[in-house]
Amino acid sequence: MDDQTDVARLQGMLLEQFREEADAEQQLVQIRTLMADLRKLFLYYEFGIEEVSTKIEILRKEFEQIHDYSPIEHVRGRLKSHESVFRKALKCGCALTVDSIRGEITDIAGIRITCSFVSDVYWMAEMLSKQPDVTVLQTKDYIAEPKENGYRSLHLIVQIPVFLSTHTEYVPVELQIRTIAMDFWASIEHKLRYKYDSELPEHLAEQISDSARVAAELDQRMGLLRDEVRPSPNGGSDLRH
Ligand SMILES: Nc1nc2c(ncn2[C@@H]2O[C@H](COP(=O)(O)OP(=O)(O)OP(=O)(O)O)[C@@H](O)[C@H]2O)c(=O)[nH]1
Ligand SMILES: Nc1ncnc2c1ncn2[C@@H]1O[C@H](COP(=O)(O)OP(=O)(O)OP(=O)(O)O)[C@@H](O)[C@H]1O
Repeated sequence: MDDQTDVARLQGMLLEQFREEADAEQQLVQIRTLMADLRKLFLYYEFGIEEVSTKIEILRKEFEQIHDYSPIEHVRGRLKSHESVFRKALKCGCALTVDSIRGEITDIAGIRITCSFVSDVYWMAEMLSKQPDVTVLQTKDYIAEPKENGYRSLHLIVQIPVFLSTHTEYVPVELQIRTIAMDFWASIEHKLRYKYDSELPEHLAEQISDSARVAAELDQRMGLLRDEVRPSPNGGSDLRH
């Protein structure tokens, strides 16, 4: 589907939603209200990203202090763009209302955590999941069961409370936790898919799927090396040597 078709469909959806408002002026007011409500909702999601990022930072610093190495290579939080939310709503047939969007699109707030080792990926997921104010709404383990194209990552949708002056908002945040090798692969695959508009030529699809196997093997080998220098039980780590 090209951009123009998308825009036309979006316009159609908005007009359909406000068809009761015969007056074009009134329709415009309704659309402006929807956009203002969405901006407010997005601010709550931004707070959600900040809260979970703080949790991740605390876990990282504490782990570093105990073991003298970081289980996290990098963290990237992102708020989905309005355009991307609308496109997704179009794709899943969800109505363009704040209630439907918040009910059906759970990746508006997202954080990607890149770890060195597969064991660190599961450690991060476990540490975050067991915090009392975190509710895990969904887990998709694409490491245990990779996607057909070879995509691997651990996905969690967690819900956290955001305490505001008048009420508490419960915000879903999509966590994508993966190793450097998984992230490298996903980044290249994403670029290729974008370039070929999701229709990868067969020889490239084969190569990307083969590269996924190599990346998985690299993770396995690195895991074995890590076991050689596993943090000692007294809390010190041999990785600093
Ligand atoms: N590069 C890459 N990223 C992927 C792939 N599959 C999933 N992702 C990422 O993970 C997100 C969520 O994917 P899923 O957990 O499969 O969720 P879904 O609801 O089935 O799929 P979406 O409609 O894409 O959100 C996507 O929006 C991408 O950011 C893949 O094959 N390649
Ligand atoms: N949970 C996440 N955390 C951090 N970055 C993310 C997350 N999900 C996607 N991204 C990145 O954010 C950018 C914008 O992604 P966007 O949300 O528009 O699309 P998408 O998640 O890839 O696809 P879709 O809308 O089909 O789910 C991309 O670079 C994507 O890799």
